[in-house]
Amino acid sequence: MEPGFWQARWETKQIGFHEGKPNAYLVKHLDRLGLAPGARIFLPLCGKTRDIAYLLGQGFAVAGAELSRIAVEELFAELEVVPEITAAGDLLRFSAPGLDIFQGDIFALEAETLGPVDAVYDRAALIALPPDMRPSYAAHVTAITGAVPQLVVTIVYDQSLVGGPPFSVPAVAVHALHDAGYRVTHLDAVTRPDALKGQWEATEEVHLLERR
Ligand SMILES: C[S@@+](CC[C@H](N)C(=O)[O-])C[C@H]1O[C@@H](n2cnc3c(N)ncnc32)[C@H](O)[C@@H]1O
Repeated sequence: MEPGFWQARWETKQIGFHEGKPNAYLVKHLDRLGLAPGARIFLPLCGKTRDIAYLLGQGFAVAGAELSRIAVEELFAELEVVPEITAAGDLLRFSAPGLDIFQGDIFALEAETLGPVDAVYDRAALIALPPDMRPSYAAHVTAITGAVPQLVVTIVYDQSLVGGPPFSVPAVAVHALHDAGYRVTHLDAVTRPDALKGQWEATEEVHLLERR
């Protein structure tokens, strides 16, 4: 999607993707990442997800990348934390103890700026992107994180019924993106009649990616 699409979503508060509570699959499967206490987890396309508060509460450090300054400012406001804001390459870094959010285009975020991370948690990030953007997104996230383990939450539905985002990303597409670099393990699949925008049947799937 064009950046303007997402900026408009945040400006007009069309953020139906925002859950307002920790994601159930993150809570259920976080331990599969095998992280040590204090590990640093990267959330690409993080929005203002409450998963960040959850991970901080579990004793992890968090890094995120988010295009919208509105989202980042709302994230910190809801955390009741005042960030320090500094330049970080072509992006801005909003920081607080244990937390760095890089505001800007994730494709402009470099590994040196991000710093070391121990895992990636992708919820509503890969599925936010149309098919033609996914290979470069997947390669970029792998490149800037050093192919650490990833927990990836996707949604699968009949794309002919309705357009994205979120886009349907079946397991075969996850394999096509990642088989060369990762062993892909399917952790979960839950089908609900209203899982897509409260109106359409869809299956939420969870994949664990571990470096080959
Ligand atoms: C579907 S939302 C998901 C947000 C979050 N992961 C969640 O679970 O609530 C996708 C987010 O990606 C952000 N985004 C889209 N393109 C981006 C880009 N190129 N760089 C950084 N963030 C981007 C949007 O502003 C939006 O907040």
